[in-house]
Amino acid sequence: MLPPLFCSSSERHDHAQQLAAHYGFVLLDALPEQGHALVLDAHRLALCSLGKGAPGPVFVDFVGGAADWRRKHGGGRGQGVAKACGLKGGSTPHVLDATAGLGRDAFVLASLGCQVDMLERSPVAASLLADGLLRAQDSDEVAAIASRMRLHHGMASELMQAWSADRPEVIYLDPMFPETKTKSALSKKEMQTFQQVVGADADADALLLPARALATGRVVVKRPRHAPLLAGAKPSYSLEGDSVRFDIYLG
Ligand SMILES: C[S@@+](CC[C@H](N)C(=O)[O-])C[C@H]1O[C@@H](n2cnc3c(N)ncnc32)[C@H](O)[C@@H]1O
Repeated sequence: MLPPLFCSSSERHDHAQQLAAHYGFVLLDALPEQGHALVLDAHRLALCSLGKGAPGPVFVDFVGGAADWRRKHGGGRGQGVAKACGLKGGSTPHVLDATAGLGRDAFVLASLGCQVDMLERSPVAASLLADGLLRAQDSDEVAAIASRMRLHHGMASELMQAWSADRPEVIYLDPMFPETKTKSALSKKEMQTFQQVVGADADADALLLPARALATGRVVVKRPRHAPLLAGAKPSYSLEGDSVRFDIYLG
């Protein structure tokens, strides 16, 4: 079920109404005491857990915080996602991130020079991403990176099958893994909130075929390190990190 939307800034009420109409959120006059809600304040849109002891808000921040640190000190083209997408040799492929989520991987690829089309079906994730992109466009430091990221709200399999623009060289898939109850996957309370609201992507196997039909170069699938293969399909090769694995399907 979609969380409701609450606007705490009188100056942004029009924007809240546009969000509600565009994504189908119910716009409330008062913040509920429990559960989850999207809260639009004067600066940003955030997914909030409500009630005593609730974890902090979830929002997209491409300008500061972890994204800023990773952009400056994260290891550049040596990062797993960059190597898996084939950036190591100096190329900057056009990437379609078919499961964009909060855009963290997409931002890494865009900050390394890639054009990234992002597909996202969840109205919550898509609205948070759109809000993060808007704020990034206002930042001198990351506006150029944000201009390489384009968001498409909808079902990835449908969008990929109907794709009429330039075909991407790389398609990146990072669906939510259904068995998320491992310590590392649930280590951040804020991410539990996101997972509770967006849900597990139990239908993820269906993404591999349309992705392989559309990508001109490779499909990259990010999985928890010991997770089974997506759709049971054997990759050309895999890159393993401490907690994640990238399965790479060439050609
Ligand atoms: C684990 S998150 C991705 C995290 C992302 N890589 C990041 O760096 O923030 C998975 C996301 O994929 C989205 N998703 C899953 N299946 C999808 C589909 N068939 N079409 C579009 N989006 C999908 C989910 O809604 C969720 O937001």
